[in-house]
Amino acid sequence: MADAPNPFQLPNITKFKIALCQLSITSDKNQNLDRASRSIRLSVEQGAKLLVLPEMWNCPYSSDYFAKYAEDFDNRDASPTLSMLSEAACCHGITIIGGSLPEWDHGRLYNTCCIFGPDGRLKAKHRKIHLFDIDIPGEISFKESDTFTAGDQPTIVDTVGRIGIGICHDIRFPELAALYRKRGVDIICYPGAFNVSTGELLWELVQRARAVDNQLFVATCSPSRNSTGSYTTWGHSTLVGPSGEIIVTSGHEETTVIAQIDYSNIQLQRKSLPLDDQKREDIYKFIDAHELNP
Ligand SMILES: NC(=O)CC(=O)C(=O)O
Repeated sequence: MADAPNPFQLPNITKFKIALCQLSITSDKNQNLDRASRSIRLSVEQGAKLLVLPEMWNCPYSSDYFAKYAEDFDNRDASPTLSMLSEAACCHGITIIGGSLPEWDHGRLYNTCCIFGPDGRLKAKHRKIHLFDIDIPGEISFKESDTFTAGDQPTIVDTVGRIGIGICHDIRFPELAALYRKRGVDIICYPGAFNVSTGELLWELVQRARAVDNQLFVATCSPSRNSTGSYTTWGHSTLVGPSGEIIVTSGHEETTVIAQIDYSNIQLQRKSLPLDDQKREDIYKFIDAHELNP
């Protein structure tokens, strides 16, 4: 289903606008779809070529809702969310990193990000690899693995540059970002829904860390704070540049964040600070398992 990434392809576009659609999520799926559609339209009017939606935007982020709101992506007649995304991408000629949605596949549930190209075709599907299980007594207890099955593939798409995908908790794992870096990714997009406890402490930190370690762009998109249910999201959708600088960030309210990306900053940063040349592969080595089993 996913296009095979070409590691030697240069970005076909180096400067463009990205939109982070920080949506307010309700328990009414149709309303969520309408809101997303409106935010996509607004982003396009402001010139965005790449759009990122939040983690779980057609459904409240709650284990009680995931199965009820899930769609079978292979049956488009039964997947109003995918139909809307595909139509929007095609009609506006843009790339949509479709946040994440609960996906049914052969009796299993996945937390899945669908990526649509400007022709409206599904370019790839990323199933959240690291499920979010957390227990901080008195603060937050959540266990995605009670409901979801974990994905087992990294996901790279070539559209406006080379894009790596992760979903929320995936951002905590530097190995995934390093793998994307090694395969020539320009930007990693992480739809996410950090909660208020971990959000305040870690959200900005992990984004900047993944960007600066790998000298690439990192974009995140979260639902806004007023999500339905017991889980309170942090918000603060953000774009970070290749030297770890915050280019733009939002508060916790519903909003559409637009920012300019210039991929030439990646080369500038890597020229000034050539980390790849300075790596001591004689002491340590990053191994991409796909290279071991080509
Ligand atoms: N949805 C998530 O994966 C949430 C997360 O990682 C967090 O810290 O909150």
